[in-house]
Amino acid sequence: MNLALDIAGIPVSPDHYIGGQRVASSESFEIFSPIDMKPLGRIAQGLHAHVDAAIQAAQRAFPAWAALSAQERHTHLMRFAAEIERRADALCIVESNDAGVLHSRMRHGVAPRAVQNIAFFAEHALTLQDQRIETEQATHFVRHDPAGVVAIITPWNAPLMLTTWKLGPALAAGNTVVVKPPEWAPLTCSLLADAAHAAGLPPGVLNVVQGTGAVTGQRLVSDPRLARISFTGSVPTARAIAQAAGANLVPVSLELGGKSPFIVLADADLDNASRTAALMYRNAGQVCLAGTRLLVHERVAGDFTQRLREQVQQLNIGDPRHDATEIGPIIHPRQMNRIQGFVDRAIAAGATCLWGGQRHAFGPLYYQPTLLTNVKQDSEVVQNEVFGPVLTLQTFASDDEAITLANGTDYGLGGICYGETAHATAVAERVHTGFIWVNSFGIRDLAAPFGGCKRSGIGREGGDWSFEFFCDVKDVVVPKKPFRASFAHR
Ligand SMILES: NC(=O)c1ccc[n+]([C@@H]2O[C@H](COP(=O)([O-])OP(=O)(O)OC[C@H]3O[C@@H](n4cnc5c(N)ncnc54)[C@H](O)[C@@H]3O)[C@@H](O)[C@H]2O)c1
Ligand SMILES: O=C/C=C/C=C(\O)C(=O)O
Repeated sequence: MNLALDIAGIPVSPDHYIGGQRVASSESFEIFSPIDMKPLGRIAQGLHAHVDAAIQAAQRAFPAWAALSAQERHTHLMRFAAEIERRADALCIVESNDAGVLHSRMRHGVAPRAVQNIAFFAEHALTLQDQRIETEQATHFVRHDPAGVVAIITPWNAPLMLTTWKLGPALAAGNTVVVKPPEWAPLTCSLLADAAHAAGLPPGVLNVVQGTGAVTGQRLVSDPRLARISFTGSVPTARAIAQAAGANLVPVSLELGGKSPFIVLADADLDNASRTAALMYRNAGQVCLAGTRLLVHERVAGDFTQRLREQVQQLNIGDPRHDATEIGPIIHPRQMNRIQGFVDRAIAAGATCLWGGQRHAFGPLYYQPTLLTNVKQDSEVVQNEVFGPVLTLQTFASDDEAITLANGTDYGLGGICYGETAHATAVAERVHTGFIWVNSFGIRDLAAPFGGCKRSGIGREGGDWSFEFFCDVKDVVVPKKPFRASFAHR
């Protein structure tokens, strides 16, 4: 066991958590805070033996956990949720330091959501009991059986939120889990292991194996003992995971990137639309569901752009630990170079940069909110996810044209449509994405489906959809009249 890292006075274990115990590794990697690039410490690298031990621990824990009733697992998971809530302050401070997420957003949005992610699915699992289909011939008792050992792999932009969003239904369904946290922001997943331990979850029910994607992640998803793989992250990684899973025919759920359209119709309330558009710079644009392609009716484009400029000028960029800050850092120098590369190439290809386009003076990992116009639909910056504070703006002259532009990328995660409500709703219905907000943004309900079309993913999470994935759904058929075997009919 290694000494805990000290993150602003909060101890965080850098080790794995396997079978209810902390396990060190002979190899480690360094992490730093995107706030100021100061080192935070070294994290265990998950080697073959650690992945193997975690899967074995999860396999050993599975029969007893699966045999509990949904009500008994509910009791365990509500304790787990309570331990997460008890650690909310620590989780907020640690994720803010580790991933650069605004502390205020952690406090008001993410931490309560993490608790809710566990509690909601523990509750929802209770409603899955006793589903049945009655016919004249038989009763079909529909069971949601646990699938087995589940791998959960999450990205760095929202590690606490996205890990709990998968852990809740995976555990409530009766599976045991191996989590592989994101290597650029692994610390809150380590605190989740502490919470599980304090809540008395049986050893092996939740395991955390730290490590890089290429080594630990690849090893984990290649293991034929897995019953499910739930992944949120980028398209290239999803392809590697789907290939490894395909070799073993392990079902995968993939929540991937986006290039969501933000449509502003001529009859939109431009004040509201531009306020919401400024929100697309939140988390320095490192948000999968952000509407990064502004598609604005040509009649209102000038007015809208002027209002958005005023919004953007007021944004407070700086230290994410301070309450007044609205935009924090980019996660890593590599991500920073990627963003700058997209912007430079777009400008070289003829785009006009209306604002931003370069680093922000606050520090090495801060980037100015940026807007690019005169971009072609087939250009790199319109077709690819930047995952930084970079929006493009295109204009259209008709609803049909707006929809052609909106649907004209390989992504299909989300969308936003501003306009007179009936008009905006009609346009929204024609956009090919997994979800779309009309005159709003980010309204979520955990019972609603969440996920992407086209290259934005496979499957849906939320409510029943999470359980469809994490369960082996089984039909137990009991006839109502004595059954007489006959070759003449089935
Ligand atoms: N749709 C959603 O719900 C959603 C939410 C948040 C982020 N995202 C997407 O995530 C991406 C940004 O996150 P990222 O850069 O961390 O993504 P990423 O794909 O690089 O990494 C995600 C996770 O996969 C792991 N990984 C990498 N290679 C692996 C491999 N070969 N085998 C197994 N695991 C491997 C990483 O270690 C990390 O934990 C963006 O594309 C963003 O849109 C999607
Ligand atoms: O950046 C990604 C955010 C994903 C959000 C969700 O998965 C959610 O709100 O459930």
